[in-house]
Amino acid sequence: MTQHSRLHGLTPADTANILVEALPYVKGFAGKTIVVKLGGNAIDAEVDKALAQDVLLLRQVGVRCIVVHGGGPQIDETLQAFNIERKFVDGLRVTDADTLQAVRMTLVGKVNRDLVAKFNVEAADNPVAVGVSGEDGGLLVARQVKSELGFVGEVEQVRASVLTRLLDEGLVPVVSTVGADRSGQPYNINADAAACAIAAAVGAEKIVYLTAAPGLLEDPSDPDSLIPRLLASEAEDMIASGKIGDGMIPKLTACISAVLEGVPRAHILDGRIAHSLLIEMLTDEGIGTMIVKGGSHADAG
Ligand SMILES: Nc1ncnc2c1ncn2[C@@H]1O[C@H](COP(=O)(O)OP(=O)(O)O)[C@@H](O)[C@H]1O
Ligand SMILES: CC(=O)N[C@@H](CCC(=O)OP(=O)(O)O)C(=O)O
Repeated sequence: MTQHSRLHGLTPADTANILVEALPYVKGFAGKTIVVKLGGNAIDAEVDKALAQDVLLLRQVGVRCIVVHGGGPQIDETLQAFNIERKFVDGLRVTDADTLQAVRMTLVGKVNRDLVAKFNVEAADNPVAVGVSGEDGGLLVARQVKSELGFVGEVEQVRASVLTRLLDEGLVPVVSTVGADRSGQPYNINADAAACAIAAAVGAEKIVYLTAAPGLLEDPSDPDSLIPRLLASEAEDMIASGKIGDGMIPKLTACISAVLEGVPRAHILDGRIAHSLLIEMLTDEGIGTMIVKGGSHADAG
């Protein structure tokens, strides 16, 4: 049985057990910050609810959680509705002025709102999730990547205090990754890269990418070819080998940057599995793929 199938089909009792079992493990993260990036392909009503429960449990034991979300497929739907052509180069969406408006409308106006609403339903009478766009409080200062991509930005600066002030108040920031340059021009920033920049800027203990794959696969067509642990240098070699396809390139690149910029561990987990965040944190062997900066694989555990 694969790791993936073994974890499917959790009953409410399983969920309760996971939450209880997780407590002693996650207490070790009290006072520390973790960044969780939810990919657009992993967004789904049932797993969003489980993610909200996980994040709220972590918050309750003092873990400072920042959620960063994507929304690639959701942007595609908006573009289709407006008859705007969709084009990607190296995993990045070519973003003209009309596409930029569709991106902003979808990420900030829809995906972010829906997630905040779901988190706050789970939080019941203590609704702690707060939506933040990269434009709010000047959180993500962006600059153009290259003119051929149009309004695609990279992060020039993260104003981390926008997030740390919210965390200090016990709130859970839910970030959409539209930033702006100093003239106020908005930019579409890849959510994997933005999450990495945020994790480095806030000094996160961990960054966790929740996506629609079991983790990093040696062979993208074989779900049993999961690579459990990887050094940043090995991840660089994998990208250079050309084995990594589509959306996984920005994700793996972001994991490498995060660990090189001081985040101790980066994880790629299956966001389609309910509670994968807590399951990773409560098992010694972990699930998905963990990327660390260096040393030996034995150190990486
Ligand atoms: N080596 C690989 N291992 C795992 N997934 C891969 C690999 N190469 C390509 N992929 C594809 O990349 C996808 C993740 O990219 P994407 O869908 O853009 O993620 P997200 O929406 O989470 O940002 C996976 O679902 C998978 O189809
Ligand atoms: C520049 C760029 O490509 N931006 C992404 C932003 C959303 C994103 O990254 O969403 P996922 O995490 O679901 O892939 C886009 O337009 O699709």
